[in-house]
Parts: sequence; C-alpha cells; structure tokens
Amino acid sequence: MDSHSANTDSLSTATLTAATLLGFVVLQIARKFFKPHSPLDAIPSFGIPSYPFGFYVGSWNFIKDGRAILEQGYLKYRGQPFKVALANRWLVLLSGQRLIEDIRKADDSLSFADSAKVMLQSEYTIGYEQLHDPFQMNVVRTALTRNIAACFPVIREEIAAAFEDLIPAKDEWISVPAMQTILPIVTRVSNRVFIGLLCRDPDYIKLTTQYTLNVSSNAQWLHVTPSFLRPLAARLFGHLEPATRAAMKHLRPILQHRIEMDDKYGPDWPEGDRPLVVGRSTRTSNTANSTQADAHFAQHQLCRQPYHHTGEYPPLSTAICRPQSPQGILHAFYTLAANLECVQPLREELESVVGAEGWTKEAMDQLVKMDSFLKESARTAPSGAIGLTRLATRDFTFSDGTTVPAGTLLAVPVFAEHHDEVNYTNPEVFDPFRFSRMREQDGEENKHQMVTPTLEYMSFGLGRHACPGRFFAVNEQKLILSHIIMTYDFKLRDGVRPPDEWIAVLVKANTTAEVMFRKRR
Ligand code: HEM
Repeated sequence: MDSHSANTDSLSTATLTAATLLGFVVLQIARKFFKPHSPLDAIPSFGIPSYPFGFYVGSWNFIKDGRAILEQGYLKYRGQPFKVALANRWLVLLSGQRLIEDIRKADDSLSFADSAKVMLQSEYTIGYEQLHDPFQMNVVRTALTRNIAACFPVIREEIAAAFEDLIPAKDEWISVPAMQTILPIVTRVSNRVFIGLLCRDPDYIKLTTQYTLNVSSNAQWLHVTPSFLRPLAARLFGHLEPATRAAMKHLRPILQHRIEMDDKYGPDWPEGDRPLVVGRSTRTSNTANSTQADAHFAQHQLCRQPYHHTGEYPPLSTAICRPQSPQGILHAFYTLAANLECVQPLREELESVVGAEGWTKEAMDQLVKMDSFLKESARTAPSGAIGLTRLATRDFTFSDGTTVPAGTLLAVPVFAEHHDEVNYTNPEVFDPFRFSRMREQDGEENKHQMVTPTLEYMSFGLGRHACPGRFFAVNEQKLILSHIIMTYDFKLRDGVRPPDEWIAVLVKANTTAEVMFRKRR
C-alpha cells in the first residue's frame, strides 16, 4: 500500500468516526427536544450533570457510588420522590412513611416479580418462574414455615457437623477466611432441610455456594447488555443452564426415589424417610394428596428443558437463591467479633433460656437479646441501599399526587431510612440491645421483633411481598450464632470490623477477612 492510500484510509476512518459521533449527538439532542412528555419529567432527578449526555455520566457515577448518591438525594428530597439514572432507565426513589405506605398497600400495579426481572435479571439468573410460581411460594409460606420446629433437630445436627468439618474446635487459635467458611456452612445447613444428606457432598456445596454468588454478579452484566441480546448472552455465558445440569445430576436420583416411595406408600410414606419439607408442601394442585402432588410435579419438572428446572425445583430455587441468608449471618458475625462485649450477655441469655427449654423453637423465640442483636445488625448492614423494588405495571398515582407511568422502576432507599434519626435515636450508633430494651416496656413485649417488618425496618421488605422465608432465616441465624457463641472463642484477625464491599446499591460483607477461632474456655 503506498503512503497516499494509507493517508486516505486513515482520513476516511477519522471522517467516519467523527460523522458517527456527530450523528449520535444530533440524535440525542433531537430525542431530548422531540420526545413525548412523560409524567417522570415532573419528578426531580438527582446526581445528573446538566450538560448533554449527563444521564450517562450520572448512571456511571451511580454504578461507582450509588449508595452516597442515594444518601445525598434522600437528605434533599426526604418524603418526596426523586429519580436517579441506572444504566438504561430511571429509578424513582420513594421515602417517608406516606409514600412507603402507598407501596405497602399497592396491588399488582406495583409488581415485585417484574422488578426482580429488571434488577436481578431473574429470568436469566434464577428462572423467571421462581418468583411467580405458587408452588415455591407455598413451599416457603406453609411447608417450610410450619415445619420449622420439626426441622430443628436436623438443623442443629448439620450446624454441628458443618462447623466441626470446617472449624474444628481446638485449644489453640486457628485462622480461617470468614466468607469462604461461613457461606458454605449456611448453604449446607439450609440445603439439609430440603435435600437431606446430599447437602454434605463437596461438589454440591461448591455448586450451590457458587450459584448464590453468580446470581448477583451475572445480573450486573446482563443488566447492561441490550435486551435483545440477553437470551443469547445468558445461554452462552450465564450460570443458570450449566448449574442446573450439574445440580440435576445430584437431584435426579433423590427425586426419583421420592416418586417411587410416593407410588409405593402414598400418604403412608414411612415417617423416617419422608422429606422434611418438600413432601409436605401444600400446592394449588387438584391432586388429592400433597405428597403425591409434589412427586408428580417433580417428575413433570424432570421432563422439561433443564433451563427451567432451577426456577421451579425448591431445593435449588428456594434454598440457594437467597444470598441474604449467608450474608446476614456473615454481617452479624463480623459485627459480633468487632463488639466482643456483647458475647457475655448473649451467652448468659442462651444458658438461661436453653437451659430451661432445650434447643427448641420456643427457646429461640425467647432469645430477646439475640433477636435484638441480629435485627440491629440487619438494620445497620442491610443487603443493599435500596429495598421494596417494584415495577409499575400500569400508570400509578401516589397519595401525594405523583404519577409514574407503566414500566417505571421504583424503590425505597432503605439504607438511608434505617439511618435516619426520624426513625431511630442515634442511628449511626450500633446499639445491639436497642430493640430488647424497647421490649422491656409494658405492652411492647411482643413488638420490635426481627421478623416483624415495619415502615422503619424493611430488611425483609414490607407488605404482601415481605420475605416469606424470614421465619426460617431468623431461626437459622439464631441457631448458627448460638452454636458459635457456645462453642468457640473468636476474634477478628485484624482487630477491626472489615469494611463491607459496595457496588452501586448492592453490598456484600467483606470477602477477604480472616477470623480466628479456638475452643471456648
Ligand atoms: C436473612 C435472610 C433473608 C433476607 C434478608 C431476605 C430478604 C428478602 C427481601 C427484602 C425480599 C423482598 C420483599 C419486598 O420487596 O417487599 C424477599 C423476598 C422473598 N424471599 Fe427472602 N430473605 C431472606 C431469606 C429468605 C429465605 C431463607 C427464603 C426461602 C427459604 C426466602 C424466600 C423469599 C421469597 C420466596 C421472596 C419473594 C416474595 C414474593 O414474591 O412475594 N428468603 N426476601
């Protein structure tokens, strides 16, 4: 190629690039001036520079520092709606009791499942059906919640076995990576309830632990992938299909055994062999007996494309897609290790209550200080900066007259609400027994519990979509923390609570910190 044609080529490339950029700028300006008026225009935006393309700069800033932007927006607009830029859409924030109450009372015009489709990319990361399927909701609401007390012996057994495997109680201090140790323990304990002793299989532990982590990381890149490419991208690079295939290798024999037992015994399935939760679920099926319904449902699932299994089979969809459970325990453990003065009062309460009642659900209900400690930990370290995410499925008008059009994504800045002095005295202070003190007042004994969502405390959401797994989750957290407190002395290797890790509005408890354990003296 001679130098003249090389120059011409680079000139035409530069011209083409400049023309493309110019075209893009003109298109954006034209869109700004000619786009139809939207009710969203009336809602003030926050964190968006006023120059052209400010939306994109704002959305980039939000990815980097979403929590701080929300806190500042909250301080400016508390009680009024404001909006921030997400990668490709607005997110409208609603705060203050009046607007939160509107969300609480709303029907399906504000949809939780559709918001998960956007925020979690649930269709590709979990399986869309999982958030809709009445089967799994019924498993959690009825079969799981009603059987918590019956599950106690196996949960306790699994906690003891898992800790002994991963943190053997020795006389000398041993150091372990906190996240890599606690996450598999919690996953294993939850899975024991759903799938029995398969929960101990190292391959299954790895699979389910990794699955939990993949849900949020894959949701992030899928969120910025153009929507028409998502099905392909998820199929090529996502975790759902390979994880489902790998899990079904383990689950298939269990399901088949359950089906065979059901065919043989029907309702008289021998008690010892009966699954703890799935076999007792109540479903909306017309099948007369629920065990049979479950077994045939599972069989039906096996016949379908693997892509859909994860979303519909409870051991996978219900137990392991809940990263909040291990996260909640990890947060609480870091906080306890950073506030060792709390250990003695918690031990005394445990010794007194469990000494009298044994390791029962009734005993867990009486652990008022433990409940307060865990609730305060969840208040100060919720699973993210926002909660109560909803998608408007039709135009929706709030009680202050604000209208959002169908398709708008909404959320409450929960972290900011949890740190507002309107809601809490000294909100920045970690006060482990603030809720147990409240319960000492006459008439307040049964209030302020961790499982009770309120307008000021939204770690489990609020209203008709408030987490149905919270009764199980809180009992599990109490049992695990109790085991740690009664079995070990522990401390943070570096002496201070390791910082949480934020990306945009999501938070993870520190992933690299080491913690130290020895047998309790
Ligand atoms: C500490 C642990 C957990 C936390 C912090 C948590 C938190 C939440 C939150 C914030 C929501 C959304 C509520 C709303 O927007 O109003 C939710 C929904 C849900 N959670 Fe949990 N969760 C936990 C554990 C669990 C467990 C262990 C299960 C099942 C065994 C579970 C099952 C569900 C289900 C099925 C929904 C969807 C509810 C619906 O569609 O109406 N969660 N959870």
